[in-house]
Amino acid sequence: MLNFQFHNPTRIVFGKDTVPALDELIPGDARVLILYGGQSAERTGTLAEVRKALGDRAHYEFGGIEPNPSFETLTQAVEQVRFHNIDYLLAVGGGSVIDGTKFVAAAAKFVGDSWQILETVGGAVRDALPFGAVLTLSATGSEMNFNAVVTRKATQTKALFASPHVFPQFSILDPSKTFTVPARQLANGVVDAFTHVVEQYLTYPVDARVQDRFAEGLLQTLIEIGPTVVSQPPDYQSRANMMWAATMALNGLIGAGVPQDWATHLVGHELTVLHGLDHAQTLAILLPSMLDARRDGKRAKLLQYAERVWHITADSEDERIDLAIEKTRAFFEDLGVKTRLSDYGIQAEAIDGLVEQLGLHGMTRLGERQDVTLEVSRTVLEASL
Ligand SMILES: NC(=O)c1ccc[n+]([C@@H]2O[C@H](COP(=O)([O-])OP(=O)(O)OC[C@H]3O[C@@H](n4cnc5c(N)ncnc54)[C@H](O)[C@@H]3O)[C@@H](O)[C@H]2O)c1
Repeated sequence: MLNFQFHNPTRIVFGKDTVPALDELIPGDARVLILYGGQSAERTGTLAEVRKALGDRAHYEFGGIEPNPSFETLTQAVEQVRFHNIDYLLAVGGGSVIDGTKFVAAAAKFVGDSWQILETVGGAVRDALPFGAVLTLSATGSEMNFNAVVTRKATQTKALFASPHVFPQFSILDPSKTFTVPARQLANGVVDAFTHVVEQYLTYPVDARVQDRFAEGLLQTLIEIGPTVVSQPPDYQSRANMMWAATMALNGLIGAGVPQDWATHLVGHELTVLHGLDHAQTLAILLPSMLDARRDGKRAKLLQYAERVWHITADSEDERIDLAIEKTRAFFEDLGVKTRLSDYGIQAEAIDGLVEQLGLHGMTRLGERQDVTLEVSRTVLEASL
């Protein structure tokens, strides 16, 4: 096992009808800015519940944080924070709103051009406003981690930052809040959480048995509940398991002391900025080809994945790996998430532009061994057509 430190200060308040707990979680004298996305938080009544729970606290609202939150929109939120002298933020939404709130929390305390937060991958963050979250969609794990992804529309850059200053102080996880999530986003959530686990698990062995078995448990849970999560009518228990699995998939626990990959995510970001695909759609397209193209470096873990997650034990090593990758692709397809670039109208001519963007963004040595060069990314994209 590799050396590690593990620290996660986010309080999780999990279960039905937990929004009123905001009253105990947020200081009584706080000046609160509620941040949310489109109209779903209003339409579903969640915002009304939040307003009620805040009681007499001075509170303001900032709506319109888009999926894949933009630097441009978030900068307007920072202005609101300064204008109203806000000292506490509350994100109500999915990963995009929570990531956006992390940026606003850091940018509000930042001196200078706040894009440096992204340019330094969070290294320049010295302080941030405190914030909490009411999660309405299970997928990213943002509710219990210190990562955020922000898009600068002007330069078509989707960039990540991480800083211990932007852990949420608390997150309210009420699985029934996901009952209104459309099927496409539910399926996206399963694919996103699944891929988060794979990025931390499917690298090379370091004899990290606890992390491996936690990861395998999460993958098996997602395979088991995925079809029920996307079906109607909503089922509370499968949504509860989904919510906790997605949170555990990226809260630092399974990634402590193990090598991590993330090439699928980083190549996927270019697909989102250039072609507008949902984050999880990019993962469903790239993950199977990424595993296939890198089967030699990942061989031992691919065989472990085949055996322990998909129960594949017969035939040659390469046949077992082929079948495990095939089952991964079929799992995504069965959830309704297409796994080929051509399914989204993206053809071979687009690949040069994608590889060029990767180069521009410095994505030239990715993966757990830093051996995913631009040539490897090109091979993966070509195999994903
Ligand atoms: N911070 C991290 O660790 C991390 C990890 C992975 C991905 N991300 C980022 O998170 C973003 C994606 O977040 P996401 O997958 O949670 O989706 P999202 O937050 O973008 O939401 C997707 C859509 O679902 C809608 N929605 C949310 N809750 C709803 C509800 N209860 N009912 C009806 N509609 C609802 C939103 O309005 C939006 O239109 C991407 O930008 C991605 O890059 C962050």
